[in-house]
Amino acid sequence: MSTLAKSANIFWHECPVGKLERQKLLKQKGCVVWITGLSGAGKSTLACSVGRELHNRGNLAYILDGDNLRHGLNKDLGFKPEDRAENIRRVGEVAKLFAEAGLICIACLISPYRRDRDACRALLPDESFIEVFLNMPLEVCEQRDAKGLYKLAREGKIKG
Ligand SMILES: Nc1ncnc2c1ncn2[C@@H]1O[C@H](COP(=O)(O)OS(=O)(=O)O)[C@@H](OP(=O)(O)O)[C@H]1O
Ligand SMILES: Nc1ncnc2c1ncn2[C@@H]1O[C@H](COP(=O)(O)OP(=O)(O)O)[C@@H](O)[C@H]1O
Repeated sequence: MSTLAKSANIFWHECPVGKLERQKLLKQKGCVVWITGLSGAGKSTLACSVGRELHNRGNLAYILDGDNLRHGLNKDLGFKPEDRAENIRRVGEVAKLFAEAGLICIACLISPYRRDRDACRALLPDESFIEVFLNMPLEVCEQRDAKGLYKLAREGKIKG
């Protein structure tokens, strides 16, 4: 899928309330915490724990979970490398919007390719993108196999 811009004659419209004012209102700085790791590594679990803790502390956070987004925004995408790249590109753009809105955005996606994650990081100031690699061994993830995906993959029933 091409990510080249196809629109011409478009202009940026600056709005009167900016990021700094929103940060002041919310008493926090918007940022993106990007959790990457294998299926079953514990990304969603970690995102939910951190999200709950932030909420309890009075911080506004929102989770962008790869699994959930594939029910809507990304329902047209599969798991070929180019589909994963587009999936991650879209989520990176949404995460950037959330961060600019002043939220602590926790994105949890497999996001296996460094270049795709780097492209998301490049959308934000350096200190506003925090990447967390949930380094769980494949054997542990496969043993958990909470969704039965590893079994299906071993049987050749799913690809990618
Ligand atoms: N190859 C393949 N076939 C079928 N299903 C798969 C496949 N790969 C991933 N999944 C499931 O999709 C969930 C979301 O994946 P992601 O969007 O995070 O993947 S990616 O970032 O685009 O690589 C992912 O969620 P998690 O298990 O929470 O990681 C899986 O449930
Ligand atoms: N720290 C942990 N220790 C043991 N099991 C865990 C841990 N974190 C998650 N799990 C379990 O592993 C499975 C996969 O977790 P999940 O958060 O859905 O992973 P992912 O989002 O990376 O696919 C779930 O059954 C979950 O309860």
